[in-house]
Amino acid sequence: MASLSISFPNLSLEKVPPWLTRITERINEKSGLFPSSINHVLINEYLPNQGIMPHQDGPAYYPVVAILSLGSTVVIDFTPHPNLSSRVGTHGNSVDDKISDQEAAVMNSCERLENFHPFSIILMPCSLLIFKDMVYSEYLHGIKDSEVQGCDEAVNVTNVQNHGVVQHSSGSMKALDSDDTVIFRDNTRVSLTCRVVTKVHKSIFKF
Ligand SMILES: O=C(O)CCC(=O)C(=O)O
Ligand SMILES: [Fe+2]
Repeated sequence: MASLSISFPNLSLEKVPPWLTRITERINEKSGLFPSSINHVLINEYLPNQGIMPHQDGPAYYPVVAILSLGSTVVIDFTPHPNLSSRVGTHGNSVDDKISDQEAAVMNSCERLENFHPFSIILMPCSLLIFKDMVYSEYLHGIKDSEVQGCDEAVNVTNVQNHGVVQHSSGSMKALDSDDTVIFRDNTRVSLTCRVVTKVHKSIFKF
């Protein structure tokens, strides 16, 4: 859980401040992935042993998220949504040999879903992560509450090796093998999570 969270706009109806709009406009222009201006920014501060539970950002937002990472390096984990995995492997149980169109559609989607694997990404200081579509709708994302995070499976582990952020664990750490590749979170991390709220209610309070 983050030690500090600030949301723009917030309940005091403070809009995204100009210094932040400069950042979000740049992200919007350079990525070309958002349907309109970024109108929601969440700033989270994490101490080295703090993370965020695996979750989905939900239907309130357009399914594209840009996370700007500042401060300590961190590993973010993506895991297929449990509902998705429970649908995998359900085919083949039918008593009836004949397969209805509906069952065939489910089987096809199951086979497709077997291709969904967990993965992790190392977020370097000043890096920008953008995820969207299937990763937004079919995966959970989270960060472990741990100062030392294993990153052997991170998709970009070889890219970041030259930057000196990954090390081998000494073996004295719980839940890690002696040869695991790890990052040490030695500092506070601040993230700016930028999204588009699709339905903006002009008036939150009705009198
Ligand atoms: O701080 C992060 O990197 C992730 C934040 C996040 O997932 C969220 O606020 O929904
Ligand atoms: Fe999130």
